[in-house]
Amino acid sequence: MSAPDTLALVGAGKMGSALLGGWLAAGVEPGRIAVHDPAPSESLRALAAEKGFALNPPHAAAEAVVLAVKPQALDAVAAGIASLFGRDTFLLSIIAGKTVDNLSARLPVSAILRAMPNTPAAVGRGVTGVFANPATSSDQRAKAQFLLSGVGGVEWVEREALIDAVTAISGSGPAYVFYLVEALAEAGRRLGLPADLALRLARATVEGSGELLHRQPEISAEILRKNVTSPGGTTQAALDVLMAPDGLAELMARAAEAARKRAEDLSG
Ligand SMILES: NC(=O)c1ccc[n+]([C@@H]2O[C@H](COP(=O)([O-])OP(=O)(O)OC[C@H]3O[C@@H](n4cnc5c(N)ncnc54)[C@H](OP(=O)(O)O)[C@@H]3O)[C@@H](O)[C@H]2O)c1
Ligand code: PRO
Repeated sequence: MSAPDTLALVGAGKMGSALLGGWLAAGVEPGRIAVHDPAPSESLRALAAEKGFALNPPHAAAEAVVLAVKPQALDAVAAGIASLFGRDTFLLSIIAGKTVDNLSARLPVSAILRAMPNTPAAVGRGVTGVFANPATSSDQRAKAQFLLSGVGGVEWVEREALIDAVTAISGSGPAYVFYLVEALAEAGRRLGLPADLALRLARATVEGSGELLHRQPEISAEILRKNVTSPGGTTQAALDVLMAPDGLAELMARAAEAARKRAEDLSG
């Protein structure tokens, strides 16, 4: 697996910057990278000066263009970046909802991959779902795999529509986990714990549970759950509520469907 010869990143916000950090950590030669962002942050300017990648250079065709702008900005951005595309350029878009058809209608490119990373990418612990359209070559797919694996695991899907499902599960998923911390802390507060203690307990519980999952990949979440649950004990009493027919599984399914539907609505 190798990096594209030349690489243009369009949009260096939260997710674009995380990807950029992954490429640099993976040893991509900074001279191959051009970053385009109209209002680069101070930290991005400092990183460019330190590492030596180009920040807002004149446009030149690149082997790979990575598009990491907001869906609502696509029309405005697309109008200004046609000159980044040459005859053999491939596009890797991480924009939620925007389909291959949306992208190819706006940009002079036919080889297109849609990827959906998530924010743990910032610490190299993300997971990305990716779809490649039939116009991509195996070499382009291998290069996309290289670019995405700099920030964590990579999972390929065969149908484009599944990217919206990936968005609903792992793309948006970190927010659900962070909200779990908030909700658990609030429950602790209602049980009489001081608010700051409740937050520390909830946060450490989610951190530690995630670490158990991470360090023991051979043990399922179900077994880890059962290890906490003494028959007739306190955890079982709580799980009877969470696992009721109208409990967390049903609520999570409704939440994920709302996210999937929103991704669908963002297309066009
Ligand atoms: N955040 C996530 O968890 C996540 C996960 C997976 C995928 N995504 C997708 O990733 C994309 C970016 O999300 P984000 O959270 O990284 O948003 P973000 O932090 O707002 O980053 C977008 C960046 O694009 C810049 N930009 C605006 N117009 C531009 C232009 N004409 N040329 C180049 N750059 C331009 C923005 O600059 P200004 O701020 O100055 O406008 C900003 O720095 C979205 O499409 C989202 O669906 C996000
Ligand atoms: N953040 C983006 C959104 O909320 C896409 C997945 C995570 O739309």
